[in-house]
Amino acid sequence: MTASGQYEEVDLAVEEALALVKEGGAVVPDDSGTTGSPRPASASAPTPASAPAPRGDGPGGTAEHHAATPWQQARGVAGRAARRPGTPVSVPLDAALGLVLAAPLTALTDLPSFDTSAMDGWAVAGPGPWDVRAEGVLAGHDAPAPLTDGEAVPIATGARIPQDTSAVLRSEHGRSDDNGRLHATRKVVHGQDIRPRGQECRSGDPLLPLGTLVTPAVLGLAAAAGYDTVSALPRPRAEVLVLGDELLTGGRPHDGLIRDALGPMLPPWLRALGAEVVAVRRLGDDAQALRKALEDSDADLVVTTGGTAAGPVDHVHPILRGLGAELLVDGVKVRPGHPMLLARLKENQHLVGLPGNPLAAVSGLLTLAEPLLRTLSGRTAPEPYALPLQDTVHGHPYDTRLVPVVLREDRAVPLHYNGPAMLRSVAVADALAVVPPGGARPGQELEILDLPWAMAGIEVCFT
Ligand SMILES: Nc1nc2c(c(=O)[nH]1)N[C@H]1C(S)=C(S)[C@@H](COP(=O)(O)OP(=O)(O)OC[C@H]3O[C@@H](n4cnc5c(N)ncnc54)[C@H](O)[C@@H]3O)O[C@H]1N2
Ligand code: MOO
Repeated sequence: MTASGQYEEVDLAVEEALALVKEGGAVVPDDSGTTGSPRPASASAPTPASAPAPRGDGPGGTAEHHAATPWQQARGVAGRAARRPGTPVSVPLDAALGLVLAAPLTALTDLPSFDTSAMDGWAVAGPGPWDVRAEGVLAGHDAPAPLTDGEAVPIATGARIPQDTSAVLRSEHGRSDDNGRLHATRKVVHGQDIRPRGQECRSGDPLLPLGTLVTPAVLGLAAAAGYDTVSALPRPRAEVLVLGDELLTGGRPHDGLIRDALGPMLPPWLRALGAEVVAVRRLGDDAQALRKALEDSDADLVVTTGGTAAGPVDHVHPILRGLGAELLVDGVKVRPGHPMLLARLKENQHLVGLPGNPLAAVSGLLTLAEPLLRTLSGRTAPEPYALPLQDTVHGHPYDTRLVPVVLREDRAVPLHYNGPAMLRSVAVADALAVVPPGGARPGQELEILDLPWAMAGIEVCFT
């Protein structure tokens, strides 16, 4: 980093501190996504919002200035980075959850596919009282013999309606006299409690359009409509490369070593975002191992964690440069997570570099990986929505902040312990609130990003 770069970094810290003081908020280290405690206001002049952030080039690199991308713009770039989803494939229903339909779902049968009883009771023909047939009709059996006027037959919910039935009498609405004849205790309306064939759809009716996300309910509808497989877009393949010599995969932190929080967190989240996670590899801080892993990977998306900044073992930038990768986003004006990056490794292969701080990684996941995977998996963007904020949230002077919130009675309640290295808040959050530069006051409407764990980690077992 150059001397001038260092001065700009100092200015930014002053501006951040001043912004917090102006709002009457205390500067709490690691709880604001900013860089620390306030310095005297006389230390320097304000840095304009458009000033480029400095970045060293890593070990042995030359210093350069680069402009971080505004948060909304970064999401847009990520959404457009991948050119198209994969080629549609035929997928068995038990593997289709979370995929997107590549063809409309058209009914392969009438639903119901025969006239069926909606209730347990009797199928009756004509006005009562009725003589009752000895043998009843159960679901799953072939067509029963037709009824004649004045006749009834015991019937179960879901059983086929005998021909010439005029209504179904519920079991609680009929009584037998001493001669075994059936009487209705309620008025019987013609056709009552009969579900006619084709009531829900006729064979060939369109049920769901192309592009529908396969939810559990879609699986149920597809099965009911006669499907064993559906045509769907394949999951983009993602590989996770966890960087850092300091990471442990078990036990408690000790001797300067810490637990890897991202290895367990990212795969289910990526899956919830539509990806198939093909590998999670821990590479330490070995630059050559990173280079080889990137050269060898055939994943659609490589996600790295850590090593995005300019520390002595932050290898991501130099290795990307060495590989001739195209940096599409190099830093984002968002806190936490501002060193996040997006690169094109090959024509159809992208890399999202998530910062190592765990909440910063979540920020990068939702800012860059989510829009990229959305395009690759053919999903449509959720309708944006906003909610009023419950309490004041201090802002960064120039950057967007993403703050974990819980949603309570149509308000977003910001959570504490939201520093870049902390997961306590996001672990109980429903969503992230998008806080504009300068912060937000109670009642102010903020865009809300739902956290994508509706389907996280669901492994469907069919036995
Ligand atoms: N001189 C500057 N230093 C830093 C800046 C800056 O602007 N100038 N930005 C800071 C910010 S903000 C972030 S975020 C981090 C990003 O750093 P890296 O992406 O290079 O990540 P690391 O240095 O490897 O790690 C940062 C931090 O996170 C811990 N970590 C890493 N991986 C994991 C993991 N899998 N599970 C749990 N914790 C992890 C790591 O031990 C570090 O404490 O850079 C700042 N520095
Ligand atoms: O603000 Mo960093 O991106 O600590 O997380």
